[in-house]
Amino acid sequence: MRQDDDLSNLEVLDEGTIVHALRARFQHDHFCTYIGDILVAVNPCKSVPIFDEQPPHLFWVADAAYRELLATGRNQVILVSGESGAGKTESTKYMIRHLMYISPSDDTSLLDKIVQVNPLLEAFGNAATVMNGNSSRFGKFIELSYTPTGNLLGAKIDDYILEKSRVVHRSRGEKNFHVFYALFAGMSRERLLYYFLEDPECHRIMRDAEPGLGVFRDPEEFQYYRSMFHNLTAIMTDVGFSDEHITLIFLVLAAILHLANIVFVPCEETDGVSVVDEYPLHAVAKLLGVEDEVQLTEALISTVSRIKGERIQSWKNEREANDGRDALAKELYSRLFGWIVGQVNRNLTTDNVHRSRGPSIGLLDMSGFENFPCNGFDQFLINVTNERLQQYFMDYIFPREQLDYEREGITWTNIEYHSNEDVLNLVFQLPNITSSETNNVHFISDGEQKPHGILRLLDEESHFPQSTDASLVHKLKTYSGASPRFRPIVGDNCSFSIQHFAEQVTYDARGFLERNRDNLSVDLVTCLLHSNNNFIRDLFTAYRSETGTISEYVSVRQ
Ligand SMILES: Nc1ncnc2c1ncn2[C@@H]1O[C@H](COP(=O)(O)OP(=O)(O)OP(=O)(O)O)[C@@H](O)[C@H]1O
Repeated sequence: MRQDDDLSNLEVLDEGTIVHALRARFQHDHFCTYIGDILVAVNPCKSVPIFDEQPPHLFWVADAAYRELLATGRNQVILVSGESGAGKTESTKYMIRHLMYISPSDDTSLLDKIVQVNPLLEAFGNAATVMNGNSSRFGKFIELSYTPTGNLLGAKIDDYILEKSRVVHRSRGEKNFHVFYALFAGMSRERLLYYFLEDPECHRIMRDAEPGLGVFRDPEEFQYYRSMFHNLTAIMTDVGFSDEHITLIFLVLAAILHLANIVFVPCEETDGVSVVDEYPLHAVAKLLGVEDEVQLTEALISTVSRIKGERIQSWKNEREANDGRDALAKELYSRLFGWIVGQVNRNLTTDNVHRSRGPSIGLLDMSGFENFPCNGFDQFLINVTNERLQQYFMDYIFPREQLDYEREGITWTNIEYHSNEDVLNLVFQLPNITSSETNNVHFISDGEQKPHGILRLLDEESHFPQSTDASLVHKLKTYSGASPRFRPIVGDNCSFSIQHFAEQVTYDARGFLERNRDNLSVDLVTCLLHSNNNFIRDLFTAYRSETGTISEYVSVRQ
């Protein structure tokens, strides 16, 4: 190994020196570099002969994890972190391949199965963003299970924070999840008509946020999605999805496309709203197996409650009806995604995993830190998650390094590092509320129980029907303004910024309350629970893990 393969050999280890050294190595096609235990992999953005490369190497990380598992019998975790487009998912795939290659297993098809499910999950969980044409819009934790003696038994995937808002809304220059484009590019006209679909341009969630741009940017993009569709259907069959399941998956996607096309206009008669064009409504009812279309319409435009046994119907305004419709579209998509992950896991796991299970190796591929021209609720959640990972990283790495120095009798000076605890306090808990300005701020509880941290404040504000995104920001300013990590934006009462460990990010709070409430109306869910389609009913009654994966059904069928 060369001296510059490991940057911990450098005399000075600051940001400038590290960047300089990495750039110099990159220019000589050395894409991987160690910093002690950590491997820094710079995206080569071109095909490189990865299997010939000498260390430092991604395979070394995988090797080290496996060796440690054998030696200690303890669970190992590889954390893959970096900003969007850095190459996390590709690196994770390389490491999984290598782990499969070096671990003995009775199931020789497991490697094929794991490699095979990637394009399937990517079709439903990835999308083209301004940063990356194939950006993962969900976090993945892939766990490889071993016997106590190191034989590979199976794998399991957990998905985290799927960016379901993308189904109904996205920023300029970004696309919806791949599968919607694949569907239109690859399906025959007859099959599209079976789902009441024709032209992708007719669908709100397919049209580009940039006016004037077509759904497919050019014939090449169309071809890309066309082959994705054929590949996707072949994989679904290979991993054991029945023809009926495949039809049902596309049926849910078609229902989402039609649902998002339902338009509401003010209705003088009720002072609420009514549905303009009934065609998408008919299509949704038919596809989702809702026989009582009147009930579905009422659930979309009104809320029914019972007070002292009396049925009270209140009419939604346009914003509430739009939010309710979109909440259902997002829920359908996230439940479908959870179901697919569950099915994939079934295919990757054998009964042996439960019987002779020993330690495991987990690979966490989380969306990296994001700072776009416009940052919304999703960026906020992703960045907060990255703050947590950063905290873990610092809590783990620095004390460990210092312990190693002590053990080896090396004299060392205390390593000074910037803790991100104050950002985490700002988000999760703000111990001392110093601001005296509490006017116009709503609280559920008074006195001792003041809300703490942005997440708590957000939850509190979400409970008040009169609250707005501006009143949320006002509340944040009042209660978080004392934190040096929080900055209000002068002249914009709907934005705020946070000084994260990576950099300062300005968040546009428009949509925060709606996203946090994620108000899926009980009346709409009731319609689906009465669907004549078992699959739809099961999607809404199945047990979902905390991350959203549907691993087993609790059937409603008698
Ligand atoms: N080792 C590699 N060799 C060649 N190309 C690569 C490699 N790693 C990444 N790339 C290229 O960079 C693109 C982005 O990589 P990848 O999708 O892994 O990034 P990411 O960090 O997972 O991004 P996101 O957080 O947006 O999902 C890939 O689609 C691929 O074109």
